[in-house]
Amino acid sequence: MITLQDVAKFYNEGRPNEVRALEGVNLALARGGVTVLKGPSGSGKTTLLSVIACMARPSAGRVAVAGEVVSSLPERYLTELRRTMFGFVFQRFNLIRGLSVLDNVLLPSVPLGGERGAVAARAMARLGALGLAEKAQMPVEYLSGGETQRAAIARALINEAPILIADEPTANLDGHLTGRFLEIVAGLKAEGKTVIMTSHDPRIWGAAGVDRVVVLEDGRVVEGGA
Ligand SMILES: Nc1ncnc2c1ncn2[C@@H]1O[C@H](COP(=O)(O)OP(=O)(O)OP(=O)(O)O)[C@@H](O)[C@H]1O
Repeated sequence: MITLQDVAKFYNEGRPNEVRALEGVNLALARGGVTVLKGPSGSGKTTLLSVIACMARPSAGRVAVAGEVVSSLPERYLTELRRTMFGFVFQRFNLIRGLSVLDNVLLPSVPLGGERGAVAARAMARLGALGLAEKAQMPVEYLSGGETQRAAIARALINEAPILIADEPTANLDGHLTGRFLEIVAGLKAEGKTVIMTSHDPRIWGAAGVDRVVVLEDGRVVEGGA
């Protein structure tokens, strides 16, 4: 469902401070799989995740999502594609303080419109499945770390995007909550979602539900490539 052909990403291209963050990356990620991007700090994991999720344009090469070549699409199409195809869970979760859990979950659905009652019902169903139904009206700043993460996952899923993107999703979680996160990922996989995440966490690399570990070094895929 996602293919990368000879993808490169350079920052500050042609300047003395040029960084070759990705080079010669070939990958084909199947629909419904759980993939982890692993590698030393600075190896290009976040950059690769951004290119896959159409948040960063490759400097060279071709990226296709669900059969559509996205690497050359104009920005206005990419914005739409990001909203409909991808849900994002960031390391710091990026929830908006002062807003309730439910309002945070609903935020990404606003630009897509849709009947508000139906969207709210979907949000509540997802919060319920993640054990957060009773916290729906609570301001997010009162949530615990694990609850915050689950709220971020509910928000990432509100538009029913088929692909969940997560950057170091367990970096701020203890062992128990990491286990809980892996159960949630297994549930998403059973729903047919594709999950792509970066992780430094050995508990994630070896987890039962993880189908593939792609190892990066100096911007190149050295293991688990196409
Ligand atoms: N916006 C940017 N401008 C210039 N260089 C950048 C930018 N973003 C990333 N880089 C550089 O690109 C390289 C790859 O960075 P990236 O964040 O993708 O690595 P990473 O493997 O995710 O690292 P970490 O595990 O530390 O998060 C690094 O050398 C980094 O300094």
